[in-house]
Amino acid sequence: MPIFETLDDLSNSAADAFCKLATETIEQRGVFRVTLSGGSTPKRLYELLAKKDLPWDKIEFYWGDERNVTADHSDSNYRMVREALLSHLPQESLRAFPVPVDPDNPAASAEAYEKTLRETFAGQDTPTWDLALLGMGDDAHTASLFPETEAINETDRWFVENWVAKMETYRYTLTAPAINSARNKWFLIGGANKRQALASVRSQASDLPVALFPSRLVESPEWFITRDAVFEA
Ligand SMILES: O=C1O[C@H](COP(=O)(O)O)[C@@H](O)[C@H](O)[C@H]1O
Repeated sequence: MPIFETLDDLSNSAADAFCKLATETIEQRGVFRVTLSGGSTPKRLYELLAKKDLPWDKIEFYWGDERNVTADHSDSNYRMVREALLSHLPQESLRAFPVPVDPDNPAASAEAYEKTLRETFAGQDTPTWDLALLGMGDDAHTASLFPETEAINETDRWFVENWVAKMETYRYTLTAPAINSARNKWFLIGGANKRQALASVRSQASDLPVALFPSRLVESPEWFITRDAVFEA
């Protein structure tokens, strides 16, 4: 488990690893399909990727989770990725597939995205992402699979709306089977506010409600972690 001094170090390492994996995958399969995480942690990675020379017309971007807001809203995960990365890439070759959020109709929004994913991975039981980028909240949620919500038990659907009672809002999220099918699953975790949840996940021996989460849901993850998320200063 690589541990980095700063989020910038973590992001640089993840950017280099992303370029290597994308280049190798495109050589082998002609396309690189990545599902993105939102929130604050991956923003620096996306900014660094924007400066890389990659065959962007062969890289497809999808969203692993989204908030129930329109694309111009400051909470939108799509907006964050667009500002950090997509707006800096050649627009004519962009292959980005954001969640089509209608805040008044979460069920239809999730179904529409599920349809997009089923068309992309036609004939497959699960979506074989080349890379699933993931984060973790201080309550140990990953994507928008929050502890004690319905979506964490979903086994048939790939992408669902998920009512998060403590936030009184819907979120949209890939389900556990649709994350586990990824060939590579990278968790990017930074900040002292994640320390307790990360310790719980790593020890798998805590009685915290977040114990074993997200390791209960995500098989064979690779971790990119900052020092302050592990050790006290
Ligand atoms: O709400 C979300 O939270 C997690 C963690 O975000 P961070 O701001 O603590 O980095 C993120 O992975 C997820 O995609 C996002 O929607």
